[in-house]
Amino acid sequence: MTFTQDLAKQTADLWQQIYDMPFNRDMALGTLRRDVFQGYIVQDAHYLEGFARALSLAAAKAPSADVLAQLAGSATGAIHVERELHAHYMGLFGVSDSAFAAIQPSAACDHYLSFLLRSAALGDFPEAVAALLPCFWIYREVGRDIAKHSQPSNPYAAWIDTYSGEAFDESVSRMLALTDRLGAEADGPTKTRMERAFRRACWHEWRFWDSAYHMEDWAQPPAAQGAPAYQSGPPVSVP
Ligand SMILES: Cc1ncc(CO)c(N)n1
Ligand SMILES: Cc1ncsc1CCO
Repeated sequence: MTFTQDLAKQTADLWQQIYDMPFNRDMALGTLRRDVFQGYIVQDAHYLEGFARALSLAAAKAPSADVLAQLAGSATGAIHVERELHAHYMGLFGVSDSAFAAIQPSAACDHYLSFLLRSAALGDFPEAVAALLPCFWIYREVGRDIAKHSQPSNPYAAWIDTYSGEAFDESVSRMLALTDRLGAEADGPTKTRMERAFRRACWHEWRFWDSAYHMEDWAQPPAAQGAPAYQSGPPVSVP
């Protein structure tokens, strides 16, 4: 079994949860609510920019010029997808540049990006790559799964085509091969850090969709929503 096959096996529970999410099921049917997709795509524009920054940080640590060019190329690719795909949907939904600029990253988006930027900035190169891999890999597999079930004239076809397409597949395959090389060379503690970073990133992928589906933003303290402040409980006697 290759290192990445092993990673997939260890995270099969999270992958299954992601395949089964209503967001992805409804996207294949084309019945995903427009306002939900709009909220998702705005958050994803923030996400892809941060992701490209994390890739660029990891690229700077690459052990060879080839690998540096691979990661820097994916950073450029992510910005390109952001420009093309997101501009397409934001145009369709009438989200202007100034409206976009006024929308801050959600808690889930910020949490995922903080994790990626921290892994890339403070982790070693193998750990950074393991943290960045699920973004590539999960989107390819989910994109293919949705493409298989997609209904004709699906409004989300541009999204589905991007992630189930050949150009994306090429960059995902190179990222998998890189992770397999790093995993094969890694000592025990490095492998453990890679596995933890990979699993955590898979969790963030699930969380990002779940948060978008429920249109969550930053939770507010109850008083800010006009609700009563916290009630004190009964006194506690300390023996
Ligand atoms: C949250 C998220 N993960 C991965 C991708 C793949 O690019 C994306 N666009 N958004
Ligand atoms: C959009 C995107 N997501 C992960 S990598 C990438 C660019 C592919 O090169």
